[in-house]
Formats: sequence, C-alpha cells, structure tokens
Amino acid sequence: MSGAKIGAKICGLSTPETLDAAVGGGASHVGFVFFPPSPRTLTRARAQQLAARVPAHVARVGVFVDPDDALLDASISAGALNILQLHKSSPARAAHIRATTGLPVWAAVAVKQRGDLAAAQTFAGAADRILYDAKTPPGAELPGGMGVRFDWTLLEGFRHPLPWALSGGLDPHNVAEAIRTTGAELVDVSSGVESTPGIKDVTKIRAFLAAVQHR
Ligand SMILES: O=C(O)c1ccccc1N[C@@H]1O[C@H](COP(=O)(O)O)[C@@H](O)[C@H]1O
Repeated sequence: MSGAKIGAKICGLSTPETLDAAVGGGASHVGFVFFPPSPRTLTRARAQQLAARVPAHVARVGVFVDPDDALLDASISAGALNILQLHKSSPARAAHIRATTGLPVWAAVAVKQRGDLAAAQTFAGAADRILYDAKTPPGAELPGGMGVRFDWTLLEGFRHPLPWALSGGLDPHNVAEAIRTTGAELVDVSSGVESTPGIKDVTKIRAFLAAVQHR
C-alpha cells in the first residue's frame, strides 16, 4: 500500500442505501446521472433526496451527455451539484458551461487507442479535469457506464494537460492494478459495482473502496 490518498467516485447512485454505502466506505465523490437513456438517470425529486444525505466533505458530481442549459440548471439545483462531468461536449461548450455555472467541469475523453488521448489537450483552459473513459462500441446508447475498459498502458508517458481521473470498466478486482499501472490519483466506477445495469450493490461498493484504500 502506498501513502498517497487515492480519491474514488462511485457513480450512478440512485438509492439512499447505496449512497450511504459509498459515503460510509470512504468515497471522495458520488455521481448522479442526468441522462434519460441511462438506467441510472435520476428524477429531480430523487436527486434532491440523495443530495441531502451527502456530507460536505464528499463532492456531488452531475454526469451529463452534451446537456442543454435547462437540464443543467434544473439538475444543478436538484442535486446541489459541486462538479459537472461532461461527456460529448465540445471544449467551447465546456468552457461556456464552466463560465456560466461557476462550477468545476470534468471533460470525459473516450479512449480506445493512443491517438484518442490528443483530445485531452483541447480541453486545456476549458475544463478543470480530464476523465479518461473507455470508448463504448459504435451505436451504443451510452457513452459511458457500460463496463468497458481501455488499455491502461496507453497512458504511460502521456503528458496530462490537466488533473485527471481514470474510469471505464473498473471493478473491485482490477482497480488496484489500474492504479498501479496508470498512477491515477482518482478513480471512477459505475457498472463494476452493480448487480445488473442500474442496480448498485452495497457489497461491491464496499469492496471497491477497500481495494482502492488497500491497493
Ligand atoms: O453511468 C451512466 O449511465 C453514464 C451515462 C452516460 C455517460 C456516462 C455514464 N457513466 C460514466 O461512465 C464511466 C464509466 O462507467 P463504467 O464504470 O465503465 O460503468 C463513469 O465515469 C461513469 O461516470
């Protein structure tokens, strides 16, 4: 086990029990999805209910797929969001959202091959963090949250333009290796701590967070 504290985001939470497991297990961030095609998407009422349970030391991250302003405004208020995670938004749109909301923005960069990492540079000055996520298959309904991982060695020697986090196909069994391989200081998981898509599993959440802490 190394000395550095590694952050962990448990994403796609939708029940009080699983949210409490994430917070109790030491998550640094919890993720609320606001994307209707996702099995994890939240209503405003559910987002309000969950947000009220999150202690101040844990960040509430809203996950969006190229959202419009109305969805952003409603979700920021319902989820009391501290951070906005944007999938498929352009750097210009990310910069605009960051400027108008005043919230930190994480830009997802979808990775399958090394050349995909070049997109990270385009978010310098437009976002606060890059989230390296696996590219989901062509035609997939979701750009994330499908348990797909990428070759972590692609990040070796890459000069990151911003602080960053690792996601895509992480689970309690592979996250320690992922951290050792990439040097990630923040990891993000959704389907790897579920029993079926959209249904989080408290045992897997606890196991994931323990694996991060005891890697
Ligand atoms: O989780 C979702 O439903 C989702 C929907 C739309 C965009 C992103 C989504 N999730 C994010 O995808 C990555 C990886 O998820 P997984 O661990 O591979 O299932 C993660 O950052 C989630 O926040």
